[in-house]
Amino acid sequence: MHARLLRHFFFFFFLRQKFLKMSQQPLLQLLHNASLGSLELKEPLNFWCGARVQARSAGNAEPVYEPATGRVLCDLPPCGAEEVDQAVRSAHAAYLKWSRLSGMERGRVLLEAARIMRERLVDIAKVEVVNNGKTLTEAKGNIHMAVQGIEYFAGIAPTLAGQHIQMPGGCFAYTRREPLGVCVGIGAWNFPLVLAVMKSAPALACGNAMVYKPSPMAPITAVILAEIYKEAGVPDGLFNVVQGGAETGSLLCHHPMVAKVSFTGSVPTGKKVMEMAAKGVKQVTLELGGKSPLIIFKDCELENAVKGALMANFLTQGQVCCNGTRVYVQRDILPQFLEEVVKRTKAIAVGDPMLDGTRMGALISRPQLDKVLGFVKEAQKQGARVLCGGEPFVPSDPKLKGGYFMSPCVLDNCRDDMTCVKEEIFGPVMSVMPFDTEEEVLQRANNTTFGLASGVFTRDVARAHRVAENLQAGTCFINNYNTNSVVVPFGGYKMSGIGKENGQAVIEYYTQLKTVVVEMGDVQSLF
Ligand SMILES: NC(=O)c1ccc[n+]([C@@H]2O[C@H](COP(=O)([O-])OP(=O)(O)OC[C@H]3O[C@@H](n4cnc5c(N)ncnc54)[C@H](O)[C@@H]3O)[C@@H](O)[C@H]2O)c1
Ligand SMILES: CCCCC=O
Repeated sequence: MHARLLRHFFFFFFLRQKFLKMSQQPLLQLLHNASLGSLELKEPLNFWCGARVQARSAGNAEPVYEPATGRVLCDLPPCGAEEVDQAVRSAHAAYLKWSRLSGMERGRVLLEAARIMRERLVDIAKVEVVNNGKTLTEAKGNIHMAVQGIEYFAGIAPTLAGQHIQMPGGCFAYTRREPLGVCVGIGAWNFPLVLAVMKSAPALACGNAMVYKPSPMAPITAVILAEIYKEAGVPDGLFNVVQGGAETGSLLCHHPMVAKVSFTGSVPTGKKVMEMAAKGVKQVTLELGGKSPLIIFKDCELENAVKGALMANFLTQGQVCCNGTRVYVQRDILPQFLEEVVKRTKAIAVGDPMLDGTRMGALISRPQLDKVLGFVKEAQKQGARVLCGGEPFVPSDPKLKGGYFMSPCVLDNCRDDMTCVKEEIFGPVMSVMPFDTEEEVLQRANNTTFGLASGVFTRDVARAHRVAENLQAGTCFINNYNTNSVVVPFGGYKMSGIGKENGQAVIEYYTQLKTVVVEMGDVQSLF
């Protein structure tokens, strides 16, 4: 009897050890070699105090879908007030340690994180494909960009410095660039890992801690990032992930220990975030939507302009904030432009995003697909002509039959007052319009409440810079499009946002400047 009990004890002890080991395994190891139609997610996707944490209640859990198959990947319970508080407090404790390190020490840890991420680039990219639906080719590029972002800000960390300012009588002042404290990052679903890195890498480089809330539609890779930071040596709690939607986001924005909110998403949500942050006088960065103009003059290199228009509209199934979706083409070259752009759009290989040859994967969700197809229908009703695409697409592979695919669409006969030209569609739909003069097209291009990006194709150097100067947008691409880089500031004008991400400019948004004034003589008192 005694021996049997012992055997039982050892058996259960062994099982328990095995289970504990499993739950401590890095998420990426569990997802190693992720493939479409098979990935199962049982591990918790929250992360604070240096570990993955199960949400307290499974109530209100929302399904997370695999866009290429329509399969449910997992149910995601949102974090409530208690969990948000735990994550913020864990971030604050880590911030107190991390902010005391020198920039060089912080940079070294970030470089190690970049090294680890590069080593696992393909595996992470596959997870991004499973969760987002974009092609593996693009996802690999995205993860490469994330690696570069961490490297770039690792390099910036030791360079953070203040100023020495001379004052009368040998007195002087100096400024110190200090971190803000606990920063909240709230992300959209179109570039899940890139957005988490674009916010966390500069925040951490500047000595802050971060609580990040990914979009509930693409929640996985942020946790992988958290595990990489931990493995690289950041203190437990420095980078945390809380899952959930609007309610969880709003709890984060209202938390009294949060110093700043960096938000990426739509204009309506951005306004709400700004209002919530205002209540606590918290700083905000808002990276919002756009409806960017791309202006193609008749003196352009036509083949480049066509390729540029495709790059401006069809990456990530058209779900890119800075896309140049209002394509203005000078009337004289409109027929040649349309012929070439339609030929190349029809040739875009839509389908299995994991295959090397695929150039367009699945949209993020069924409602998003329906919304985009609805925009095409509405455009037709308003007089636009569909030159190609704009239809649901069903791949031949039975595994992908439930996926959210559509054929990329080019619309001709568009006018500035049409819905497809005024509103952000966030799908693979290009609206093309003719123009005659530079003055006219600038006026039309700027006639929008958005101001995220813009582009111009011309061989005339003076015109290119004149147009760039006169376009009311945070970025202007000359003779290319969507050539964003981590070393270049990015952010919107007008309702497309406040603040910058990437480049050195972002330092301004994750630090505060303290002025120290030093008297070298006696106090001259008036009293
Ligand atoms: N400018 C940029 O850098 C950039 C980059 C990517 C996407 N975007 C924009 O994002 C939009 C698409 O993303 P989306 O559909 O996820 O946007 P969204 O505004 O619906 O959601 C963005 C994030 O905000 C959260 N959220 C929703 N309601 C909230 C609330 N009340 N309080 C706090 N958080 C809340 C969501 O859960 C999500 O994490 C597009 O408009 C696109 O242009 C902008
Ligand atoms: C990667 C930069 C963000 C692009 C917008 O969707």
